[in-house]
Amino acid sequence: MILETKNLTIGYRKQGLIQNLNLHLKKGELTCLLGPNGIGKSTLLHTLTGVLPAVSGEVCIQGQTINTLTPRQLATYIGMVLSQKLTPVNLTVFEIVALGRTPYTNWLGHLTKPDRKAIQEAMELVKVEGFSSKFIGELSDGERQRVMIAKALAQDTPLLVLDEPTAHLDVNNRVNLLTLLKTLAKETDKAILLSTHELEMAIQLADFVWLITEDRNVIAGSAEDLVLAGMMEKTFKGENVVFDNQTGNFKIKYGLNKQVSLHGMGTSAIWTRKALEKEGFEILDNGYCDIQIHIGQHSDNNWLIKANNSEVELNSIQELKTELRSITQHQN
Ligand SMILES: Nc1ncnc2c1ncn2[C@@H]1O[C@H](COP(=O)(O)OP(=O)(O)OP(=O)(O)O)[C@@H](O)[C@H]1O
Repeated sequence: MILETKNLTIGYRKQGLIQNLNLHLKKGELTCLLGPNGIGKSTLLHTLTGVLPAVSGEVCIQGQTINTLTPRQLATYIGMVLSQKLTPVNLTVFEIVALGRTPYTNWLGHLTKPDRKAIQEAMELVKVEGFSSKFIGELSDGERQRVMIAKALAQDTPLLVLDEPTAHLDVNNRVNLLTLLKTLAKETDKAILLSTHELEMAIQLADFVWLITEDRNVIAGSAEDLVLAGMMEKTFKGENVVFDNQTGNFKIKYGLNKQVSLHGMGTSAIWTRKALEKEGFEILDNGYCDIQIHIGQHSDNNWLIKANNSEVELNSIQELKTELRSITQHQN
């Protein structure tokens, strides 16, 4: 066990925000902390890393209570990557990553051979060694985020904590970063804890999940168990969006006020269904409605509408939508 909390209550100015937490993190595992905006994710991460004092209870890292450790000692246990872009722009990638060695260097910051080796290895692990002499201000958000992770890796700690590391990244970089962190947890045997709003990706990648629910409880378990228990659906229920327990994706709630029946299978049927729901149609899979849509009569990109005793053949979803609008206008 790398980290353990004992009856931990977190909050501000002695006011409990989340009470009595008994959580743990294991080595080699990527744990994702999930929860709606403003629920207490950053507060929890800051308390676990000693940035914020606990209201009550304890945080133990490898059996040591964190408030018995000096900041320098604590820095040998926990590496933290914060979400804010506070990095000074006039330092090079190497200099930033070297800051990770601060807990081990003397007061002059002299880098020994093992320090240089740790810096090089950390840069290689996240693939930033190619631009080690570039200024941090010259990098993209994705590259800068990898450098900050290299700095935390150079710190050589059993625990790595990251607050929303995927914020500001495009979908490719988000997936790459989360995959990298999962691989790092396995390869370096660290415990990695990160907060994220990337629910769908977290479900696919996390070894373990901590979910802060709306009533401010933390439920810990495997992502799949939390989905099956309906906790994701309940926690992330919005006025216009719903978490789909079957697919693990969010679905926009459309006002469905008309009906069609859909006949056909395959990818065309899936995307036809999405387009129809967006148009406000409830889709009946079985049985026949006044408006019927048959897919792939002559090819995959072919739709046949049967309505009002007539048939119209169409060659794209756009054409299908236009035809349906005209039919339903006449019906109203
Ligand atoms: N320094 C502070 N003093 C007092 N209350 C605070 C402070 N920082 C945050 N809070 C409050 O604590 C609650 C939890 O905030 P926190 O930032 O931990 O949420 P979060 O889950 O990380 O949110 P988000 O997903 O929006 O980043 C919020 O109600 C917030 O207003």
